[in-house]
Amino acid sequence: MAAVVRSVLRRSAKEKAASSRWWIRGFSAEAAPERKVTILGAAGGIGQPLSLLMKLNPLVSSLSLYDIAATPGVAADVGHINTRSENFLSADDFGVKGYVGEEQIKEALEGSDVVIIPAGVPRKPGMTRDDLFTINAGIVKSLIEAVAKFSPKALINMISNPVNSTVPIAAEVLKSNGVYDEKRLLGVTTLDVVRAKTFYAGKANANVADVKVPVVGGHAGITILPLFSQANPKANLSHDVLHALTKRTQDGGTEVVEAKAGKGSATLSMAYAGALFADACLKGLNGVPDVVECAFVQSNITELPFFASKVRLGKNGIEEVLGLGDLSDYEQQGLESLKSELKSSIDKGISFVHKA
Ligand SMILES: NC(=O)c1ccc[n+]([C@@H]2O[C@H](COP(=O)([O-])OP(=O)(O)OC[C@H]3O[C@@H](n4cnc5c(N)ncnc54)[C@H](O)[C@@H]3O)[C@@H](O)[C@H]2O)c1
Ligand SMILES: O=C(O)C[C@H](O)C(=O)O
Repeated sequence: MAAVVRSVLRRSAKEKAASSRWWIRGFSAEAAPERKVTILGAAGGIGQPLSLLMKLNPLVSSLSLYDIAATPGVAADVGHINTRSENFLSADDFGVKGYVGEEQIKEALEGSDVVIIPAGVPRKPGMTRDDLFTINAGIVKSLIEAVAKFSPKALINMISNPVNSTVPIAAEVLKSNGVYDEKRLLGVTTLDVVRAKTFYAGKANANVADVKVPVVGGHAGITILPLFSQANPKANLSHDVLHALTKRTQDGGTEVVEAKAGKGSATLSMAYAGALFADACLKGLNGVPDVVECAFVQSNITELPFFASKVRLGKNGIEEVLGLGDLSDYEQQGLESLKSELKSSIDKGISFVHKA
């Protein structure tokens, strides 16, 4: 058993190094700057595997795990893993510390370079992401108030749904606190990209590790717009196949919610996607060149104030929001159709902060 685990770890490390996506390019972990990553909602379905994956990332020197319950256990568990952060902290916390409840959020957040937020309720079958707004909007608002006070310079990776509204909520709360920097607020849409790559690789008969597919728009239903016309490697797929791939990417979250039958939504694939995205943010902060990922950010590439597209990440967060490139007629139609839904989700987030 141990030999199998070792061989899986060896293989995945090789693959990661080969694709340059995970481990840092250009310098070793020992030479990497100290970086504190904080996870708000760390004891949840996403939070726990995400905590594990961030503990495995050599770019992380200190991992802060915050939730309203259960984080001491998660921190004690993850803290015994002998990866990098042990080198940088005391013999008591091994680089990982759990914080519970509002009275500990200050300490949890102070000095954070990246704050990842998967706090909030997940969907059950029959619900839309917007149905989560009533509960999650308030959770996100209060957590961002704390970020604004205690780690205003951190890069925020927003996972909590509905992302199309929680990112605008976060922006308004940061503005009200006088600390908004649009370069530092990013809605995590990486799972849409992960799905688009996986589904495309199956149809295009391509090695999934080599596939690239941008996904733009937002993170709910038709607002998720995969641009298969820009996929690499190229494949000659029929309109029907491209339509089916688009639908499957848009409905990927619902596919998992239904399969889990009341036990939540995507957690493991989301933890993977969240870890990839946070790794890209850390690489950008550390000055690694040409780190480009899709994310839902403040944008002027369409008439909408927030939009997901490729962004270049750097030492200050978002260095550049990249344009959409050439779209097929089908994608152009998809773009026009998503705008009104995305606009109303954005507006709903903004007005929530000003009404509250
Ligand atoms: N962006 C994406 O692609 C994506 C993908 C999957 C899930 N999600 C969203 O992520 C969120 C979390 O999903 P999950 O499956 O981990 O849910 P979960 O219920 O398993 O975990 C949520 C965690 O948040 C914690 N929490 C609640 N209120 C909190 C607060 N005020 N402060 C700190 N922590 C708090 C809970 O205690 C719990 O541990 C959901 O909103 C879900 O829809 C987003
Ligand atoms: O679908 C959900 O509710 C969770 C998440 O947004 C996903 O895409 O899996």
